[in-house]
Amino acid sequence: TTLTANIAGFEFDDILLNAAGVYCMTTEELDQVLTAPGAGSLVTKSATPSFRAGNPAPRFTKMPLGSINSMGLPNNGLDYYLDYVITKQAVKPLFLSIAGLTKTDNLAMLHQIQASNFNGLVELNLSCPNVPGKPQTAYDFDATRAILTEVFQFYTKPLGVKLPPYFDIVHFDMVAAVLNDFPLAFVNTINSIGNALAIDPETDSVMIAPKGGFGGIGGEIVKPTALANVRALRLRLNPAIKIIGTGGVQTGRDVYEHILCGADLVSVGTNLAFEGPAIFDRLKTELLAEMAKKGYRSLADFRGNLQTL
Ligand SMILES: C=Cc1c(C(=O)O)[nH]c(=O)[nH]c1=O
Repeated sequence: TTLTANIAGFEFDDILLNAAGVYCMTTEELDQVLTAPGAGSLVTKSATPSFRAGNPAPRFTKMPLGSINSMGLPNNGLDYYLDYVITKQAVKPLFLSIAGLTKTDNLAMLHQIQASNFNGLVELNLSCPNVPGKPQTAYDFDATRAILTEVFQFYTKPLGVKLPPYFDIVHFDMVAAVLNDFPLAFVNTINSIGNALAIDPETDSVMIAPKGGFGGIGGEIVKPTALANVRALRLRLNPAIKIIGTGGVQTGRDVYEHILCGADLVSVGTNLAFEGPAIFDRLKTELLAEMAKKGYRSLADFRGNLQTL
């Protein structure tokens, strides 16, 4: 049985990786994902041009059925992550995530990456929900079209976008109409469901400090929304635009469902944070068992084959 995927000519011989933000802040964390059995790649914490401390703690908390976070884009700056992926890119195809606070920052970082020795894949994060005063770009379809237009005037290396969840069929149509106009290598869907609220039953208090407790949620609770976004975009996007499915993965069956909806790679956030990199080998084992039960020998046997009634 083979678990392979191909994005922009890169062959992945395992299809699991971390979700940006989890196990990817430091080179030590990144090395744990790089060497984890079952993980076929990794993505760095979304980078800004320079170091950011991020929001005050507590800013990432476990809650029933998942997690809530308002990290506020803490990161060690683009150079730190660019150096890491350049050093390690011979090992396996790697993703470098960027999340500039302005279009200018994003374009400047992409110019630097274009001129660098990094030949892997860039994930342009258009969906960070936790920078006070900054909207999630990908909820503004004109702004999304505008930045991608400028990016593809000079950026020639493989690039994809990290999308927020959409909750309206017409929004699926609208974002796909924008994305299909660009030579994207992939989309990664979903980012956390933004600006939710969780309450601590002991203290009757919110669970995280920033933004009065409002934060993005992930984990088991978001799986139905994640699967819907993978499915909706797979049905609408050019086949050349591959999909990384993210959201609600905690078992091999969850990985299987993301693939059934059309995902090529599957990334794990909340449950990786809780369980650690050993989760990748467990998920791979469980996925292989699920495939064996169904008689499938490769992901191509069932990718996108969700049945409708
Ligand atoms: C890059 C910022 C993000 C953050 C963050 O750093 O607060 N949290 C998320 O759930 N998604 C993000 O995209």
